[in-house]
Amino acid sequence: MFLEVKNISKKYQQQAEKAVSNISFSVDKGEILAIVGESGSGKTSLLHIIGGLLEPDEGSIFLENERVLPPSARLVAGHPHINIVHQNFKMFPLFNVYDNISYFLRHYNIDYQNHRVSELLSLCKLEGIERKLPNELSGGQLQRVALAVALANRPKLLLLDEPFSNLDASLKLYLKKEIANILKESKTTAIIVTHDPQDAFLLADRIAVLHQGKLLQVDKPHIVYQFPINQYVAQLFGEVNLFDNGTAELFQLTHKQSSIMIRPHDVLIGNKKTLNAVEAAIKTIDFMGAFYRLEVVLPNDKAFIIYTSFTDAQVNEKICVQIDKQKLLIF
Ligand SMILES: Nc1ncnc2c1ncn2[C@@H]1O[C@H](COP(=O)(O)OP(=O)(O)OP(=O)(O)O)[C@@H](O)[C@H]1O
Repeated sequence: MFLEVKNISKKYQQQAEKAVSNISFSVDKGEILAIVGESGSGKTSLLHIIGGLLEPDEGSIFLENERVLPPSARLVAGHPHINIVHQNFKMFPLFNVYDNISYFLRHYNIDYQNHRVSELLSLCKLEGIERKLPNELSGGQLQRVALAVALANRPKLLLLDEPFSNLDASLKLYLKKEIANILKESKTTAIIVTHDPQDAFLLADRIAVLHQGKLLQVDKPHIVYQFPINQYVAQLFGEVNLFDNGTAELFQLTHKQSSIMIRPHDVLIGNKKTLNAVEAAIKTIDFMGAFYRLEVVLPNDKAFIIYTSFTDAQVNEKICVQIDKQKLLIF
């Protein structure tokens, strides 16, 4: 196994609860893993422990079967083959892009430095702006320089901490795909920490979900979305309609499970009463760009959310709501 995280726990002195609690998983060579969780779920602590920057209370990290020593066992914290890209990457303000990157290659001979910087400029699509100073760069360009710097010495493992937090939405989508391409092209194994599930869907081969320091699920993005392990994971990755007993009865769902849910895009709209359909009044219609979000009120006064690509219905109109039983999330 390329990277193994084994039984890692960490509690900060001032805190009552563990920040990271008995976490184990592994990462394959060349894989991109996203660690997703809300603020305070322990993502950064775990990332720093993996990188040898933070001391765990228990557990070990192995990179290619060699232990990544914790800070207490090293003269300088960190690991020579693991690089980390922080949220607030800062370039040297008086150095241009080229010199900022080559600085991290200063221990190599000048020919290799020039060769590697050219490679990185091409890989990270920075050609043409290599003579620009940091204050002349856009947020996306700055982020690509951060990546070029982090990849300069060909790390075995790259750790990225919320790499998109300082970017606006339009830039984010484009840059996420670019970063995924750069990591894949350079065959870099990476762990990306993010609180945004959309980052994880776009970038990751697998997603690890953290909640209150515990690892809830590690799986491929579509599995985490379609087969979440519990209600918390289901709700983290998008809106869901929860069936209470009354609502389940309305839709003639007989179940013994404790929770049944359905995603709003798996709720169907009919215009006349079809079998098992339930009549509901439209409360709100919001245009969301790629779809309309309807909030409807069921006969038992419960709200239900529906995503639909087209609607000519109006607020207060009645529609028939049907559910696709194959798409129910049952826990
Ligand atoms: N240096 C520290 N001293 C004490 N408690 C800390 C320290 N760093 C983190 N914590 C606590 O540990 C828990 C996990 O924090 P961590 O920063 O790892 O979470 P996170 O998921 O990365 O959060 P965010 O997304 O807000 O950065 C939180 O309760 C936090 O308050």
